[in-house]
Amino acid sequence: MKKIIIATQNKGKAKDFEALFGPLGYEILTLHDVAEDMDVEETGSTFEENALLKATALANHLQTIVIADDSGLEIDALDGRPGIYSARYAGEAKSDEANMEKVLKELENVKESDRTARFVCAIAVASPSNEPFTMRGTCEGIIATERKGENGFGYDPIFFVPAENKMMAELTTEQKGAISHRGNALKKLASNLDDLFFKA
Ligand SMILES: O=c1[nH]c(=O)c2ncn([C@@H]3O[C@H](COP(=O)(O)OP(=O)(O)OP(=O)(O)O)[C@@H](O)[C@H]3O)c2[nH]1
Ligand SMILES: [Mg+2]
Repeated sequence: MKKIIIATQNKGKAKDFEALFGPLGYEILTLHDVAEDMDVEETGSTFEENALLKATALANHLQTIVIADDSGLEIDALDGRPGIYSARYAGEAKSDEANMEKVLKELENVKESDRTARFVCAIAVASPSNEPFTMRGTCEGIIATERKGENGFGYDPIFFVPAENKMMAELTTEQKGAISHRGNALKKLASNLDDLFFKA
C-alpha cells in the first residue's frame, strides 16, 4: 500500500486522516511510526506558519515528502480564542477535558446566538526538493452548553454542527471527514495525491 507520512503526535488527527485517505488506497504513518522523539516547537503566529514548521522539520529529517496539520477552534465571543493555542488552552498537559471545561466556563453567560465558532485546519505539504505549500479548510458551528457524543477528539463533544443537526462527536469518522475543516482542506489535495507523492 502507498504510504503517506503525517507530522503529528495527535492520534485523533491520525484517525481523521485514515478515514480520508484509506478509501483512496493510502496507508497513514505518523511521528509515532517514523520519528517518535520529534517535537517541533509551534512558534508561528498563524495555523499556516505552524503547519509549515512541522512539515518542513520532518521532511528535512526524513528527506521525503510529508504532510502536517495545524488546527484549532476560533470562538467569536472570545475574539477568536483559543485559536492556535487550542491544544494547550488549559495548560501544557494538553487535556481535551480541561480545555472543554475552560471554554464552557468562559461562555457560561453567553447566549446561544452569540456562541458561533469555527474549526480551522491548515495543511502543509513539504518535501526536500520543492517549495512547501499550504491549504486551509474551515467548519462552522456553535459551542453547546454541555458535552455530547463519544467520537472524535479535542472539542468535538461541545461543537454543534448545524448542517448535520448533531455534535461533531456524534458523527462517525467518515461523516466528520465529509464536512470537517480537515476534510475540507484535504479535498483540495486529494485529486493530485498520486502526482505529488508517487511520481514515477
Ligand atoms: O474537537 C476538535 N476536533 C478537531 O477536528 C480538531 N482539530 C483540531 N482541534 C483542536 O486543536 C488542537 C490542534 O493543535 P495542533 O494543530 O497543534 O495539534 P496537536 O498539538 O494536538 O498535535 P500535532 O499535530 O501538533 O502533533 C487539537 O489538539 C484540538 O484541541 C480539534 N478539536
Ligand atoms: Mg501541536
